[in-house]
Amino acid sequence: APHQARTEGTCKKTKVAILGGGVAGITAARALTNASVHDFVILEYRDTIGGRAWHKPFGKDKDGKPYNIEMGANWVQGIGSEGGPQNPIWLLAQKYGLKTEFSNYDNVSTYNKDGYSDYSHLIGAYDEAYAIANAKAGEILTQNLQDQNAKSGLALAGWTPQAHDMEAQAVDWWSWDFEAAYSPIESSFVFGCAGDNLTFNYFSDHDNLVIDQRGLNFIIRKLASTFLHDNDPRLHLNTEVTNITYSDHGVRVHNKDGSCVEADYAITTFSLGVLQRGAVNFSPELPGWKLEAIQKFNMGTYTKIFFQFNETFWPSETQYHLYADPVTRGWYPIWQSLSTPGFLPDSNIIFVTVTNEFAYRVERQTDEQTKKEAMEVLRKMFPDKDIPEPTAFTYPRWTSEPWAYGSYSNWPPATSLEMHQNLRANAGRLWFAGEATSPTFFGFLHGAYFEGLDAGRQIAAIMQHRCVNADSAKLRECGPRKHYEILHGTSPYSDYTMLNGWAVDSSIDNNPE
Ligand SMILES: Cc1cc2nc3c(=O)[nH]c(=O)nc-3n(C[C@H](O)[C@H](O)[C@H](O)COP(=O)(O)OP(=O)(O)OC[C@H]3O[C@@H](n4cnc5c(N)ncnc54)[C@H](O)[C@@H]3O)c2cc1C
Repeated sequence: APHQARTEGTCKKTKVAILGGGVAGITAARALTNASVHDFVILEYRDTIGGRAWHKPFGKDKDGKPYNIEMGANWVQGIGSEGGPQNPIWLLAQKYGLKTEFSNYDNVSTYNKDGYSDYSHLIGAYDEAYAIANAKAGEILTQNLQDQNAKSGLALAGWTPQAHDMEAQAVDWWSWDFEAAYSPIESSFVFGCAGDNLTFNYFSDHDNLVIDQRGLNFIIRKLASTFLHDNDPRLHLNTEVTNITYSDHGVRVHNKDGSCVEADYAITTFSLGVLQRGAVNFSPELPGWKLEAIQKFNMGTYTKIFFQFNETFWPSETQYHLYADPVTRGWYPIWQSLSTPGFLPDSNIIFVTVTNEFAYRVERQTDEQTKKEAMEVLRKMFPDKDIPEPTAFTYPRWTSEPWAYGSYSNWPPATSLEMHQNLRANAGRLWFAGEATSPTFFGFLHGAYFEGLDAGRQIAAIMQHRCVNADSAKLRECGPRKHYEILHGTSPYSDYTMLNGWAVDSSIDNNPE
């Protein structure tokens, strides 16, 4: 087209265009650098790298200085064990001295509308059923049987929270939704359990909460600084990609500011929310198998609502406070104290987490409306206290953030690995990476980390006419990714390979320093 011919001359030329500067974008660039491909650019919407690892100043400390709190990713999850595989995010956290504290999920108190009420035995009952369910999910996966939803998987294992048993519903929320952002009804049984296993059994069942005042994204900025120098011209901040033209020969990327980049390959790391929303235009339109995959998976919203008070009126030694609302499941259910030894002691900060429809609800409400509802809950939980109004209050609106459109992805019931592979596979020279493209670690920082790394090294290998891990029959990845024009109902166990992203093998070097 004449228009294209005209703009072509002005496009910046590069070998690889990395679209997005979150964890996946940075590890993709890192992998290219390690493979001696230095001719790349990173195009990032915001004025900083880090993506969904995003902190903001909030409230104030004794000296009047604001705290930094995490709007997005907060934990390093499944940190790893001595001698076993290590979560690469945890390795970065250690390397760069990120301040974190062990998150103790056993340190939870339970409440209902009348205040403290000990129904913690229900947590034990869930855990017992979960162990049984988990083994069953493994059988379904390896024997190529039909997936279910997590609710039915848990029910068959003995966990049957009744509709009006609100304490059991609160425990159900705490045990499933708090991680998945979706209810057990809305979640894949097999891949919900697999995801949980792969992070918490493969690495370890320890989560550390990041309380570092430089923000969690400090480690991502540090990682980037190992190959990007100050004012590196390859990093384009404040650059919103609006249009991606792709083929088997190359990719052209147009940005809102009128600039464009022409590359041999591109990697989009945009969130599933951005893709679902059609916020970026693709020409030609993405193929049917890709569009179907984009709409098949779910983008959840996980919202932390922060309060600072002039005192810590809740038991400060307790990390988690679980509330069972008498009417509505998911109603301001989990309160997490930061004003606790090891975290931000004496900060008088506590936050409550809501997900999906409750997150959408608070996004539509004014801050004042939300504050009022949440304060009513606090007053029910602590009826003997005279609870003051908060001195600071804030929450993000993730579903409305034009660079994220949600928090993180989840697999719906009746999903197969092949369906997911279509989310992950390249379309011509356009590749896809990020949290959502990880079949093993979706929803996590380390999922994004591995996916960026993998796309970067696969592209470098293709450009250099070689295979990734050429010497290993098990880990070898040659050429572009596989997609499935026609999906089988379920995925045979032989699909669970490196090339389909099932990257869990203790022989993988998680941290190619
Ligand atoms: C509220 C919340 C809580 C979470 N909690 C945890 C947790 O405790 N532990 C954990 O491990 N994970 C957690 N996660 C998930 C974790 O944050 C993500 O998995 C990870 O940050 C995703 O990285 P990414 O590189 O795939 O995507 P992103 O970080 O979204 O990076 C994509 C980048 O693309 C940019 N972009 C988008 N659109 C455009 C455009 N049009 N043009 C140019 N650039 C664009 C974005 O600005 C962004 O920087 C949480 C996420 C949220 C939101």
